[in-house]
Amino acid sequence: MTDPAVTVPLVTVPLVTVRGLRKRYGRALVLDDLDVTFGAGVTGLLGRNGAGKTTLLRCLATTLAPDAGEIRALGFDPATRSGRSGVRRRLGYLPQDPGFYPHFTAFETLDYVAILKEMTDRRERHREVWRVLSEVGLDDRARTKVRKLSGGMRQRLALAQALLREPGLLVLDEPTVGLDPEQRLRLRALVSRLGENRTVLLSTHQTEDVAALCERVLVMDAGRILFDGTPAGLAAVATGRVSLGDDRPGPGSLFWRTADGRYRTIGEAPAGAVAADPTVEDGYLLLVGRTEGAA
Ligand SMILES: Nc1ncnc2c1ncn2[C@@H]1O[C@H](COP(=O)(O)OP(=O)(O)OP(=O)(O)O)[C@@H](O)[C@H]1O
Repeated sequence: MTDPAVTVPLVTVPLVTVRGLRKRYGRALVLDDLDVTFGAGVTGLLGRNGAGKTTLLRCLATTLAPDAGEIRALGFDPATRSGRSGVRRRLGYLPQDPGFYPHFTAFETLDYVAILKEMTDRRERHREVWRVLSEVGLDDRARTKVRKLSGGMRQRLALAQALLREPGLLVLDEPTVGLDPEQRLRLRALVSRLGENRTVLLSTHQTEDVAALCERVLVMDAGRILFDGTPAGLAAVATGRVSLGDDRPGPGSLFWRTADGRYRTIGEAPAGAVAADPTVEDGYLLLVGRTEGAA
């Protein structure tokens, strides 16, 4: 049988297509007729708490069934049993709460997931477990029990399990949470390399990670997509609306005192302030309307 994940040309064809995706929890509409496609590359999902990012990622990772709409991922339809299996075989998923067994070692944890991912050849499987341990810099903790790992190490273990079997689709829910600066940098390098020839979707609250890593960024709000473009395009939303000044701005605008003692304001510039270069974070804050009364 032909494997769609292998035969689809990576750059030109959307690898993941979402049409009219809708999800409710009780009365709350969490995904509101979402339409989006993803090709190869790294896409970042930004949005305030409760915007629907995890819900969208869970639908793509086949752990949650939408109420309406269609998904095609790597040529498979997760609404069908065989389609779900097809996606799961090619998916690397880092959920927000991976729920590891505390008494397993790091190695045993990955070996267990690799067995679930149908790696039946023991020698090949162990080689793959060592490979992903090394990718996330945990080789020296292979024999440490999960309960004895630090929070950041557990997060790296969670990432390692998502990397098993070189998935064609990587879905990472807040992958940089708890990582120290060195590990965050390492994750950026790893994820950007993976994104060269596969689809990587990651949700985050770290706008610097989006600016550094993602070629595309989606901003979600109340189950809809508010923005779809490049990080530079998102920063450009704030062009002319970020300023630096010596005087403390009045109430009602978002500002903070910078290291050099000046005031950086997002929104209407106070008198005497000069324009500053906007960042992805500025654009995001303006877009989701979080620039008033916060200071
Ligand atoms: N299992 C559930 N049952 C009921 N409501 C839920 C459930 N899971 C999520 N929700 C609600 O759905 C909405 C979207 O949640 P979701 O986790 O997708 O947001 P998010 O954008 O990932 O937020 P965060 O940045 O906090 O992780 C929230 O209002 C949340 O309370």
